[in-house]
Amino acid sequence: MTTPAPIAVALDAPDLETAARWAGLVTPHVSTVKVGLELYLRYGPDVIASVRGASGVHVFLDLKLHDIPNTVAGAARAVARLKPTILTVHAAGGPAMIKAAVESAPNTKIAAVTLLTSLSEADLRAIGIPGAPEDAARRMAAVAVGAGAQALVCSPREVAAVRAEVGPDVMLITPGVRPAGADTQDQARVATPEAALGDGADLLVIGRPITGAPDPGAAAAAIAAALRRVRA
Ligand SMILES: O=C(O)c1cc(=O)[nH]c(=O)n1[C@@H]1O[C@H](COP(=O)(O)O)[C@@H](O)[C@H]1O
Repeated sequence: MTTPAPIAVALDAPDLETAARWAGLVTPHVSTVKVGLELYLRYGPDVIASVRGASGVHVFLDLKLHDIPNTVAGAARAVARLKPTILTVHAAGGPAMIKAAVESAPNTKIAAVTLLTSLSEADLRAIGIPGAPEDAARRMAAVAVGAGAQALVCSPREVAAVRAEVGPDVMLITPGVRPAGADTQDQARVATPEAALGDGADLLVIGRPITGAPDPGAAAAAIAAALRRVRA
């Protein structure tokens, strides 16, 4: 039995049956499954137990909280009892908000999302973030870690720069991962699984390239094998 790969499969499914089926197919191969807004807003807290099953897989709760510190503290406290391994907040919420989340969910890693991987450089410029995305990602990473975030979410294109900024002890999570030749869909700043891992990511978030495959279990196993070759 090989160790599960450092992959979080995004269970972005319209219904719980599909999500639980995907979770069952991929959990022999990956360390983590990710529950996002689509499932959580439809089914609420019960969804966590359904996808966790009996497998002991890590559950990453991706709610991308972004509000004033008091509101985020309450929200983080509300979901901490579900014991997700990871919970996301937006780094743009600022240091007091990030600190509030960290203090309210002490047994969960708070992951601060830097710049969404769906934004192109032109999109970033349009919302007031000019220049190289890696510069802004580094600044946001430094603020988030200074506020106590134990993990960061960034594009695999920026993961080397973010690693240089925060050092080895912060968990770096990269969505925007596409196997070579795969459709990028609504993602803008992407890289391959091998490049993301080679550049210093600790956990790769991968959704549709796995869940949209005819056999999600086989797709997860193939990417896991490619990652083992990078590490060998
Ligand atoms: O926080 C995230 O997980 C996240 C941050 C980000 O910048 N970009 C991003 O795509 N994600 C999530 O990662 C997953 C990517 O899914 P795919 O594009 O299908 O691989 C989705 O569930 C997104 O919500």
